[in-house]
Amino acid sequence: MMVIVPRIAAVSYLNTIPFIYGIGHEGNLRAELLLSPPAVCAKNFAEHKADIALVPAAAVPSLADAEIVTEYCIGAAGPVRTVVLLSGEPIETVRRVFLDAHSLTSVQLAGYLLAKHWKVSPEYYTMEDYAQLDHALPGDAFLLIGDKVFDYEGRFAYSYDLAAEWKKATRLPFAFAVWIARKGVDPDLTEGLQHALTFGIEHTYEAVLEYGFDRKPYDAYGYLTQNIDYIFDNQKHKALQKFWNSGIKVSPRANPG
Ligand SMILES: C=C(O[C@@H]1C=C(C(=O)O)C=C[C@H]1O)C(=O)O
Repeated sequence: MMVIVPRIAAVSYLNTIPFIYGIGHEGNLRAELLLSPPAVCAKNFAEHKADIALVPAAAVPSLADAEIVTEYCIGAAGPVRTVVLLSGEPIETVRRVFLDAHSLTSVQLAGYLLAKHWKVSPEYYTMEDYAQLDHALPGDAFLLIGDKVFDYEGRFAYSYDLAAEWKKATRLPFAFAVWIARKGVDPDLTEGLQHALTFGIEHTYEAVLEYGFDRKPYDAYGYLTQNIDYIFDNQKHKALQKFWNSGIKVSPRANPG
């Protein structure tokens, strides 16, 4: 008998380790995992390399054959710590913003907050090479996401946490990434995923140990349990509706170098 192994795409950041742990340890779900930065997860789903994926929330409206599944997400109800705008000066005086090429959601969230909350209209550029952060000119700011943010904490005079700023602006929590499945996927599979994710979140500490994050200079367990909020509740759904409906679309230019 031929067994079809489902392929699941997920983000390769510290904040997904409870999910990865659950998928690896919860008995029933045998799946092949494709781990990559967020923007590549959306691409893997769009190109049919996976039928289930954890994708940036900003990509969901453009994925026609996708539906949101499971009660989980990568979200935050206060400061998220790993999605920040860094600058040597206050954000109101920024003229160029360099955007982490790994991100889809945070790029649009930065665009939303700069336009609506801070009411500035800087020029936007993509940032593929993080060496750019060492060559800031006056008026420059950088959007950085994921674990690498820990290495830059305290290195810029100004750091704006985008989940905290979104909350200030809207009174709502936020969801950066959500689980989607291609319409028509076997419901046993999405149910199995839901169980695996629950198991993983209940074993966050074991996940930290298994993947060696207890040996990092930062408190990985504190970050996963206090900054990240995995529950995709009504408030986060409402936040995404507002975010999707805002009509703001940042199209960064190539980096001028
Ligand atoms: C909170 C985070 O959210 C990530 C940010 C994303 C984006 O900007 O497109 C996508 C997935 C999330 O995993 C993070 O990883 O730091």
